[in-house]
Amino acid sequence: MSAGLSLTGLTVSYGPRTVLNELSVDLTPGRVHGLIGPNGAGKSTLVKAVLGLIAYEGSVTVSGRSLASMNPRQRARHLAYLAQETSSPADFTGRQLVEMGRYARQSRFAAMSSADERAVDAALRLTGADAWAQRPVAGTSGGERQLTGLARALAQEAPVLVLDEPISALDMSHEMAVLCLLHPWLDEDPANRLVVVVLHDLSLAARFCDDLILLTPGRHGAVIAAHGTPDDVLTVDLLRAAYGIDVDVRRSPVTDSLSVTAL
Ligand SMILES: Nc1ncnc2c1ncn2[C@@H]1O[C@H](COP(=O)(O)OP(=O)(O)OP(=O)(O)O)[C@@H](O)[C@H]1O
Repeated sequence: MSAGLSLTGLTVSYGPRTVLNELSVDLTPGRVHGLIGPNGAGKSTLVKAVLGLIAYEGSVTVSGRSLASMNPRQRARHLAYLAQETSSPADFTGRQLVEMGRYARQSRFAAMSSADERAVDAALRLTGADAWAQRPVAGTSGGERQLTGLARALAQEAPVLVLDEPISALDMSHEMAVLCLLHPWLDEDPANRLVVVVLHDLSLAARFCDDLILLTPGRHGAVIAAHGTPDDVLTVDLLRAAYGIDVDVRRSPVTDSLSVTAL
């Protein structure tokens, strides 16, 4: 049984169009796995397939268990998800939205337990979303909504955290705050936890991810063009082939990680 998250022959089509073509990859626990690639490559499609939100061929397993065999509550105990856009029922406060992250852990119709309250409090504090938790989500800013969505995913306390562009609406200080919490979160249970994070900023991906998966579109659907450490994946040749432009890749003396500049 393989620990972590494994995709085998994952194929997704929208109507007649194949978007992901037989992707196979093993994502090991204890690591932040960055999913990168150009717009339209299929990153969100991959994430949605893993979450069981869209139909796919092939298999997705967590700790050796097929996700297809799980009902939504079971799946939510294994995987927590931050979508690109956080939606919430009208008039829900931030706190109520985060409490929704606990549904898979509660018995049906039960009130929030003290463990639920603790998890919600901790997630709100960690993300800073406690500052607007009493206000309706609909009346908060895009960045605040994104942080509330992250808090909901963390409150779920699932070992696999899947974040689709979690910093797209954030200023640089909040970008840092979010990316800096990933490794400490993993380190609480490194044998079981892992993060999959979709990022467009390749320098931040190099700095905060242990491994990168570079997804590129192909004639018959996207393929994994490269998978490995940031040093393996962020090469001038691979990035030129993926994005169609020249880039400068150099090690930052400040962060000691690769910095990628589009030319
Ligand atoms: N519901 C859908 N129906 C049909 N085609 C879709 C659907 N959702 C996505 N696509 C197409 O599938 C391809 C992959 O889209 P996807 O959103 O997965 O890409 P992405 O890599 O996440 O892009 P981005 O970086 O722009 O968010 C795109 O060509 C997109 O137009």
